[in-house]
Amino acid sequence: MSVRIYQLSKEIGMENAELIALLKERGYEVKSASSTVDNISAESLREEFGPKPEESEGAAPEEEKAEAPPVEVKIVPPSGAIVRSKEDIERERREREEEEEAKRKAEAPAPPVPAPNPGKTPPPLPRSPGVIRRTVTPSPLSGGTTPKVAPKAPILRTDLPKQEVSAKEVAEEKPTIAASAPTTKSPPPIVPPAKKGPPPIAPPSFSKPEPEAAVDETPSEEAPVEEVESEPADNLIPLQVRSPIVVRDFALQIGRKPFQLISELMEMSIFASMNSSIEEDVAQRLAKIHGFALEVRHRGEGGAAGEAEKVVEEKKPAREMVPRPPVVCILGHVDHGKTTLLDTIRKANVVSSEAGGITQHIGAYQVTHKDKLITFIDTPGHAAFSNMRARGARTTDIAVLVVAADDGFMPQTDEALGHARVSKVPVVVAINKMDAPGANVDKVLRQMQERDLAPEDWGGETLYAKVSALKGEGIEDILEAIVLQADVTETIVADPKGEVEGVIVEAQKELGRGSTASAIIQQGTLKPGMALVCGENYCRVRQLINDKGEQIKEAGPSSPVKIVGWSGPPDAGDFFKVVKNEREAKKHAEANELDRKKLEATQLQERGSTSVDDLFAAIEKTQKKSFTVLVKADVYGTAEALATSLQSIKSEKIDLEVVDMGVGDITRNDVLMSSAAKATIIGFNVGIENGVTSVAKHHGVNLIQHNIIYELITQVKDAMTDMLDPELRENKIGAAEIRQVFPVGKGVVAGCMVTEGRIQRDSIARLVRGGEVVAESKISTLKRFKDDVTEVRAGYECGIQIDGYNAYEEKDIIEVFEILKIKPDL
Ligand SMILES: Nc1nc2c(ncn2[C@@H]2O[C@H](COP(=O)(O)OP(=O)(O)OP(=O)(O)O)[C@@H](O)[C@H]2O)c(=O)[nH]1
Repeated sequence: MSVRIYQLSKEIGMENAELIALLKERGYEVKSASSTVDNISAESLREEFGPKPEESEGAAPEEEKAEAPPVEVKIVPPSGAIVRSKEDIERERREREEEEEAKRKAEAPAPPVPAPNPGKTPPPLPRSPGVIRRTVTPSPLSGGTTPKVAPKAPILRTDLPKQEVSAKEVAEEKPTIAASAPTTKSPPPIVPPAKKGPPPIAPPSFSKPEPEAAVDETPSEEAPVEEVESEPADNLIPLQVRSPIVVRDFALQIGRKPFQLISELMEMSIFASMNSSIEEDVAQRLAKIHGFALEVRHRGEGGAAGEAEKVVEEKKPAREMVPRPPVVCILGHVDHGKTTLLDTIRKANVVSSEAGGITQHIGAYQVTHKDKLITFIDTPGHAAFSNMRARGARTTDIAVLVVAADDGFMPQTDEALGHARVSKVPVVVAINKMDAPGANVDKVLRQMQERDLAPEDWGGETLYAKVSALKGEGIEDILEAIVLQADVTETIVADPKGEVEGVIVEAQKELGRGSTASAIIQQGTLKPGMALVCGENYCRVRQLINDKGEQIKEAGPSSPVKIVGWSGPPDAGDFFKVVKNEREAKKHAEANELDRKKLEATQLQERGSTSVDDLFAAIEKTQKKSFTVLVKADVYGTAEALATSLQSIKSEKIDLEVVDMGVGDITRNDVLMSSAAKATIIGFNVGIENGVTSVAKHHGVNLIQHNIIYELITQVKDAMTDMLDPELRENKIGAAEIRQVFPVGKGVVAGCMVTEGRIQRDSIARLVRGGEVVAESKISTLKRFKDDVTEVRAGYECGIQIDGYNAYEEKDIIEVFEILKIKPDL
């Protein structure tokens, strides 16, 4: 059994942060207030800091104490809780390293000689002093030297505070734990796949600590997964990078080209651009695949991730992190009420806020709950927006997963949960539509449990609230849950005085303002006049506008803000940073553009070289039809997401090509451009300027417009299908048997009885004799007695002539078919 820190802190009347600090000081590895400590430790803390037993009314604490003396639970670590001290973890890590080292030596008597790869790109980062330091770093708690003594037998020490006893004893009891857990195994050595591209794997040259005979060799059962995963295997090359990890830079660091890395990310369902930043664990996985053991250095930490950067870093003052408002995104399945919830929260807040102004759509907004600010990202919800959503989840601190109580978890709910998990974003669940007739909370709670999102009142850690976004009920509860989650999430901090960094939420071109971008500030405080660079765009901040449409003088961490003054609309999800001045910003942006062009050239070259297979693929491609589109949407991020979604329409017969995309209503210019490119204009959430429809008609330009994304996609698919030649399919409509053959004039007529269906003039006829098709042509003459007719039904006699055929025989069968034109599949 275990107790969560925030529950405990309530019980003993201590702040979460205070208790966490105390536990850390005592050697507990606790991450946040939702981490847990074992009952014994909790009990000691209650004794130490909580109300004294005589003060408390009931006798329960005494009973508990009597039932659970420390010695009885010493070998049972609390499930899900991390109760080992740093010392223990450090020792276990060292032991694992030694065990692996020993195993490696035993298995490979003649270790491979590290050889530089003459052909391929060498890894950009050699081993650095920072890496050596990392590998042999002694435990911070051991006063500089790692303890080399075997653990003592467990003893009950009444002279020590109980939590210390518990932590140490749990560590000391490891052999027992390991023996009772046969699934325990030491992490296997990670061998990068023999893929082309990554550099050869040489054993690292840094020295390992000497094997220590006295040290307990038992592998750690309880080591957190992350610890095991981030452990560099001996054959991985150490690589240090700085956070944020930007795709373009990271690709080069692991010896890949950015576009290759982008495809690999896509395979992981992460849609990133060259300037996007990726999550640490994603980078870790990619690094491992390419043969590197990644160490991510965060700002303010030391390390060898680029000497130049290090020098600059050293000159910068250390960051002073303070709590900032959480950035929250709302995710969930289509129609589960994301937009309604966002609107209801926003409206509720506008009413209560002093400003009371009309909110502006800037892609994000802030609300206040009990004097605490929360920033919400206005993320669209359909799967088509998974691109933005994936980015949304990565830029946010907390994901609110909306689940309709009458529908439960659906595919996109799980997809959204996946995004949040990949990004390690904590999830708060909003069980919406509580007012709906089929609302079934228990089902949703069970589904949460099944997905490892155990609800808090079921003994789990997931906070949830029951809401009706439509009726505005439970809104305070969901805000409370968000604030509570934010309180227990340690990473929601920033340095308001630090260098400005932020992420673009969406961008657009606005009449009179030029290119503007809505962004969320992540670090520092943005002010007018500052120079920014974001990919190939740069900006001297002309104006800052908040979500209430007011011009503001500065925007601190977590603020949603519209930035006016960009050279062009940057990409949603891209990262921006401040530079010295506008000239510098322009220089950076131009260099980025040049990089992209070089990359594209390399890509083209690579495609140009190649095999017979590629040649056939190229020929096939030229035979494929192409559906060309120009995409217009209300905001740039949406246009981009829509383009991605359209391009992902799969067809073997037709390619979809986006010739251009833009924001705003469909204009005459768009039509002229589309006419030249033979493109169809796809408009999402935009209007058509006056008179443009007739210009489009005149130029034969097709317009497809809708405000519902899947309707739009369906219409595009239909338009693509219309371009394909229809499939022709035979449909048998009848048959007749020849009973007699009559000569008529120069020809012959088959006197028949219609045995099934109907016989129609001009339809396709097949003459079958003894099961074999003897002739195939169309019916040129069909007569009832002497009259020409168009159709004769089953049970009637008729005379038939098949075009170009005369050799009928009695008992021949004439089968008659119509040809149906079937709309092809894409
Ligand atoms: N009964 C009931 N209906 C709701 C509630 N919240 C939303 N709805 C309705 O559910 C439908 C979908 O709501 P949206 O807010 O558009 O859902 P969404 O998840 O944003 O949908 P997409 O944007 O299409 O992904 C609308 O008809 C809403 O009126 C609620 O609490 N109760």
